[in-house]
Amino acid sequence: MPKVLVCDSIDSAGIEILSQVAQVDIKTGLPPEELAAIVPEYDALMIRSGTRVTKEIIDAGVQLKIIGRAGVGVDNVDVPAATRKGIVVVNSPEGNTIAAAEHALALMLSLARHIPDANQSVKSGKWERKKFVGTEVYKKTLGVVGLGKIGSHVATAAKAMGMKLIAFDPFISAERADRLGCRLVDMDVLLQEADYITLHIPKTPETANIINAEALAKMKPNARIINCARGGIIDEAALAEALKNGTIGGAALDVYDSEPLGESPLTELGKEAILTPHLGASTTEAQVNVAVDVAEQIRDVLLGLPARSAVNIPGLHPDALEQLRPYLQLAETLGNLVSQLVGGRVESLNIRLQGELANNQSQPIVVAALKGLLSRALRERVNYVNASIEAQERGIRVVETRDANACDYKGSILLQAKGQSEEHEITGTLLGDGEIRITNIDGFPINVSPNQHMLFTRHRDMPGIIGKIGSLLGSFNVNIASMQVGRQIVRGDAVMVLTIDDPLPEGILEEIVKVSGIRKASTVAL
Ligand SMILES: NC(=O)c1ccc[n+]([C@@H]2O[C@H](COP(=O)([O-])OP(=O)(O)OC[C@H]3O[C@@H](n4cnc5c(N)ncnc54)[C@H](O)[C@@H]3O)[C@@H](O)[C@H]2O)c1
Ligand SMILES: O=C(O)CC[C@@H](O)C(=O)O
Repeated sequence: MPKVLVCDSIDSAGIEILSQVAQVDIKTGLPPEELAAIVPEYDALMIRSGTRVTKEIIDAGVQLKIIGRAGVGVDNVDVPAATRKGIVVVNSPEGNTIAAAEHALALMLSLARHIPDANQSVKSGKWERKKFVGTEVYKKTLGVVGLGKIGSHVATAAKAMGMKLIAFDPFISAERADRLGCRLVDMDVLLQEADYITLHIPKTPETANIINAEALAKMKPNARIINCARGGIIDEAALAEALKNGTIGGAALDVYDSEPLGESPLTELGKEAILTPHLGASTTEAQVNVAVDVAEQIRDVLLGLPARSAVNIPGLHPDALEQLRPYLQLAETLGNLVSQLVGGRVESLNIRLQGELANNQSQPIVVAALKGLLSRALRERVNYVNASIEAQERGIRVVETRDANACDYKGSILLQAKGQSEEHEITGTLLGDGEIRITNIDGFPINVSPNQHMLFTRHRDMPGIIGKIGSLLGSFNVNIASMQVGRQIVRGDAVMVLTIDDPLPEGILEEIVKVSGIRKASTVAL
């Protein structure tokens, strides 16, 4: 049974899913050296924001197949190091969207109405109504930095509260901003015009310290800023200074450069600063969502299935993935078969998506075909994560083509592989029940269900040849499960595919090629 290590507190709904397929050990709050010491035993890690999965941990995790982040941000995982090792990294891109958006809104209203300090004051026996006079957010301008999933939800709710919306996000269209009732502006305009600024961007080299002393100086003196995204996108020292000297009116933070926050000039501030301990995703609903979402993906990967939200392999919407899943298996099988037909190193691979597949997202199918192609050489070392990198490093030229008019089947995949001395092509499709069929080999129509052990021949279409091969196999005690012949013209060339119950015994292939009329014979195993 595979083993999963859960390193942070995860909702029990996720643990139940994992327990169906794996031994689950829950060890939270492990120091890095202890995690590195036990990680070699595990096939999967499941984490939240509390655990850093560094290159050292990944290198030590010799059995790791998947790292699941129950949340959005994967900045606590060394994703490039995981990719190199063929480890899938998955997250839950939508499970805590609403929770994080609502926390940002709660912080904005808390700033406007001084809720935390007023609460503290009443609890200490005071009744300070004048001290906590607030301001309305109605008709104020909210500047949303990052109009993705969370930023959009915040914008929609703020619009309903009567706020004016401006947004900075260089990667979204003005039409999308328009639909949300936001005016897209550049960052300087947003800093100058907004009464409230809310940050909903990832931490990247471009966004690190995007709110620094210079940016704070451009804001209105009574403006307030909310960061419910990531620590490190606001320069904390500059912010503390700006709050102390009245450069801006207030700030509410949920995330910090270093967590837990510990000693910081921010903790010494008064009611102009509201601090929460990374609670954006901490709702019952969000924790169930992310735990189930990520546990299901870990389960799928441990069962050999693709993950729906892998950050280091082509992402697909779950519905699209469900529809494509059988075709991924088809592409992988064809890749494996064609590499065996070619024999040696494949120099180029042409992948043609035909029929209804021509209108589909091709990248996952290409990756699946490459995984199959490389699996003879790299075995289990190649997977959906590293197949493209491995193919690139081996200098395999990959070309994708599409033919929506190929209508023999609803959807089919043709692979053409060229090696140093051989070139082969193979086409396959799926039957109604999802069963794989090889429908063409090197231009010869055929109808074969791939089997663990197969014999392929190219021969002259002439009387007696099939009988001779059958007798030869019989004399070596090889049981034939099925036989298919494909030809283009009578008495021209033909291909034959035999599925057999066991691997071919040694020496028989040499005997087969001696049969008159046989041009080539090869064994293929899946
Ligand atoms: N506090 C929490 O507990 C909590 C919970 C969930 C998510 N988050 C964080 O919230 C952030 C947003 O999450 P999301 O799900 O909305 O992500 P998302 O990918 O849907 O949206 C991010 C948006 O930021 C934009 N963006 C990227 N770089 C930018 C830049 N340089 N300038 C302006 N815009 C830029 C993108 O175009 C995108 O629209 C992430 O950092 C995530 O980790 C925090
Ligand atoms: O694990 C958490 O609670 C925080 C999650 C949040 O920061 C995220 O990026 O999804």
